[in-house]
Amino acid sequence: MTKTILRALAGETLPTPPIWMMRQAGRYLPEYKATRAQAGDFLSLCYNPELAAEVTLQPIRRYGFDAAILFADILLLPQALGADLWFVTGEGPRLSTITSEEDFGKLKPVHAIDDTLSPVYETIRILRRELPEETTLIGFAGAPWTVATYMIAGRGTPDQGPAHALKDGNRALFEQLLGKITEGTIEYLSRQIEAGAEVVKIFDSWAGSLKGADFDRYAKEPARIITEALKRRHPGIPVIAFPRQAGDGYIGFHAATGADCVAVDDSVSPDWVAEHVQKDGCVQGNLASSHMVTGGDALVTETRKVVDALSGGPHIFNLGHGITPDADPENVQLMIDTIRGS
Ligand SMILES: Cc1c2[nH]c(c1CCC(=O)O)Cc1[nH]c(c(CCC(=O)O)c1C)Cc1[nH]c(c(CCC(=O)O)c1C)Cc1[nH]c(c(C)c1CCC(=O)O)C2
Repeated sequence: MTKTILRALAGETLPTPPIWMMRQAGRYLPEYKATRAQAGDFLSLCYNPELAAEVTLQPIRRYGFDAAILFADILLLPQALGADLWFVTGEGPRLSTITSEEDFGKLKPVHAIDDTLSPVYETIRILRRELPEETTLIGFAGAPWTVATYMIAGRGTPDQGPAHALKDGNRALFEQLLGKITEGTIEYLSRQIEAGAEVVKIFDSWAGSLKGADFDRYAKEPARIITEALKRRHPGIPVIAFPRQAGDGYIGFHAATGADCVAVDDSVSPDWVAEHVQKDGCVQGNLASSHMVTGGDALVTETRKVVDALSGGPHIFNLGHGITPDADPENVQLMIDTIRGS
């Protein structure tokens, strides 16, 4: 097994951590903006296998990252389940909302998702042909809670208020919705693996707003169910879980879910991660993405801090969250040079 990401996911401590970045294909790159303009809009780009593969490859060509992440979005699954989805420029996603049994009843059955999502599987097949042989292809989906927050509110929300309101006001409906997303996610990720994804990542961007027993039931438990089902169907498939802003909730997340790697955001220090999370397995993270905007000595110092703190165990270098559109592409190169020592 030569691919560095797969070695780290198998628990190997490498002299230099493999590197990739969340949102590495994105608006900070002029070549991304050009291809997106060619596609017309963001969703047309996601559903155009040739162009989606092209933007996935752009950061690999420019930087030689150790992994490519499929270009798609976590909100394609709700769309495939029958939600209306559109993006408002400068504001973000909008969806039809689910707040009643009637709304829920209008969703399509889980097996219908491939009608919408087959172009995504085609993107993966193209990428497996075109990626350099040392580059690992990561597929992904949103975690059920995070996807539910968008399906319930119809948009991104600062505190996930509408989703908490449904959870507390009609727990049966909330759990039915979460169950359906969980089932859909298993099918969606299985298809991605069959098409050629070598690793899958589950993005729980809003896990941090689940507290106490809710965190166990709606962040840990769905991640465990998805991981177990995928590993049963696809023995050995590595899973990365990202319960963003989980804080103390990161402790024990490997064991509770069966994930091979826990990705951490930058609200926790790398020293804390080494002591409390990496002792259980591979970790991924966690340089603050703001350094990709500000650069300079601070970028170099903080990058070294992350590398050094996590050098005693399996580690995949990443940012704590996605790179932002105002990032300077040269700062990304500086980060990589700092890690690889060139
Ligand atoms: C919550 C969430 C979404 N999408 C995603 C998450 C979870 C991770 C996270 O917390 O960031 C995940 C995602 N979105 C995208 C990817 C592709 C792979 C990658 O490069 O990481 C991945 C893994 C492309 C994208 N998804 C989106 C863009 C920007 C679209 C554009 O080109 O205008 C990209 C490159 C749009 C998107 N998609 C979503 C939002 C809230 C937005 C608008 C915010 C924004 O504009 O940055 C939903």
